[in-house]
Amino acid sequence: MTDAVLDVRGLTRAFGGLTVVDDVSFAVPAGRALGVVGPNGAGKTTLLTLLDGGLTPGAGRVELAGRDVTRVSAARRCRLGIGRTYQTPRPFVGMTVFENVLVGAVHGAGLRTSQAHDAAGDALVRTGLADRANTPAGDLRLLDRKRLELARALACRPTLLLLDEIAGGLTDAELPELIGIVREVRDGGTAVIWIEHIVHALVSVVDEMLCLASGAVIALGDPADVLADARVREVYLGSSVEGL
Ligand SMILES: Nc1ncnc2c1ncn2[C@@H]1O[C@H](COP(=O)(O)OP(=O)(O)OP(=O)(O)O)[C@@H](O)[C@H]1O
Repeated sequence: MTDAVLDVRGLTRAFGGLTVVDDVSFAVPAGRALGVVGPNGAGKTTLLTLLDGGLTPGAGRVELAGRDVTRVSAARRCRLGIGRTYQTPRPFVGMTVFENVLVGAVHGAGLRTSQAHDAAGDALVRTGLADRANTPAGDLRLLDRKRLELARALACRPTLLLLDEIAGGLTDAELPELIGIVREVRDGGTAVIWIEHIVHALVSVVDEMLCLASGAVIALGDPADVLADARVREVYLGSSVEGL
């Protein structure tokens, strides 16, 4: 047991004969952000899904604030403080922004009505969406859809926030706004794990970086050191990763 918000030891998962997450270990303390990089198919999203409880590992252990949650369901992990955004946000397009976030607070975090309203309102303010609260989610432009995805996760009042390519598709002009929100969440004491292909966005926020290749950790530590690592550069050869 450690004082980390998240402590992962030896996490392993195979699909059929293919091991897609292979003996992965790391820890993230409160108020720190870990960036996760790696080529397509490296196992990044699968790793996140092992952390949020959507998948169970074949081996290894996941501890949240010192508690073993390896076999705990996704719904329960959400109530214990794990919030997540998805690569492809699927908001309820016919519902307003506020209603979408409220659903996260009620069904995700299991908050009662008045608490859920407070949490949803707070999440909209933190993500800069308060003035769009009554807009149908289907009318939002991409940056606001990303904000909504973050707000939905924040309404669960997470101690651990998992971000799956939240910056994908944004313009260079839009990125700083999203980065600023993530930085404030981290500075507010939440542990953050952020998978992102736009490496310069990651580097501006994260305290540590982890590179996965074929499911295994090939580098972990200071972001500049990880990006300079010969093995990391080798797995990215020929790919078009922004900022590497
Ligand atoms: N449910 C599944 N069943 C079988 N194979 C799967 C399943 N989910 C993922 N995989 C395989 O596991 C490997 C890792 O996939 P994963 O989506 O975790 O990679 P990734 O690093 O997130 O990739 P990307 O950067 O393209 O999103 C891939 O080979 C993928 O095809």
